[in-house]
Amino acid sequence: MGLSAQMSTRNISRFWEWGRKIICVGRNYAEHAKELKNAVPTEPVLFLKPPSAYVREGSPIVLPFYSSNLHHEVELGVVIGKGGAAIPQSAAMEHVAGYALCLDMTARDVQDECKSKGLPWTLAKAFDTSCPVSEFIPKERVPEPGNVKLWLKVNSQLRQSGCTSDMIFSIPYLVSYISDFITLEEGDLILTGTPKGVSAVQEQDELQAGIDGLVTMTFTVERKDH
Ligand SMILES: O=C([O-])CC(=O)C(=O)O
Ligand SMILES: [Mg+2]
Repeated sequence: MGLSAQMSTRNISRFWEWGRKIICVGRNYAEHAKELKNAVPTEPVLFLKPPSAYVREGSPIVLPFYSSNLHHEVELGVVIGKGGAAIPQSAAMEHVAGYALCLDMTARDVQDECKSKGLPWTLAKAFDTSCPVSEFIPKERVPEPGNVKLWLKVNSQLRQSGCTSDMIFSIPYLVSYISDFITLEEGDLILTGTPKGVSAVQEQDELQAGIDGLVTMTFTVERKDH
């Protein structure tokens, strides 16, 4: 492949192909923290998914063979367009290229066990297909990212409906906070946490999620022989 062809494939609108970090924020909506009986945090809770977690429409979400309680969590994803460390809140939005609708698929039974043993959440959160993503949404199309409505249906039944105005920590705050510990790079994705209404999905379920006026996406859940 020639250099120009290589460069043309490295387009931020296909950020999931870049192999960059997925940094997830947990418990960023008070009602969701409460539904799982967690304290409402005073500082962001962070964890990571690897880029192998990405899955795109047309491919299924695969049930982890070691879990019998896979949950959906619909979240707004923030795509980093300009890297940086120790980014002040006042400059944070200059580092954002756009957004994506994301699911933070979670093996809740595995997470509960990890929590009770004080172990990391990796197998609960970072398995293959644990991060379904929509198309890229350029930031110009989202004038108020702090006031965006997200929803998720399972087999046409509404399970989650929330608004980013209910986030405890705002997008500029999160970009700045994360960049104090982890250098942000172009193509990184920040998952900003889920509103209330998380629940279990089964084999053959159809998950449909959307951001009002911007994007919808559909995924099916499948089990693979292990
Ligand atoms: O597993 C959890 O509940 C933490 C999390 O990802 C979220 O709040 O979005
Ligand atoms: Mg989450």
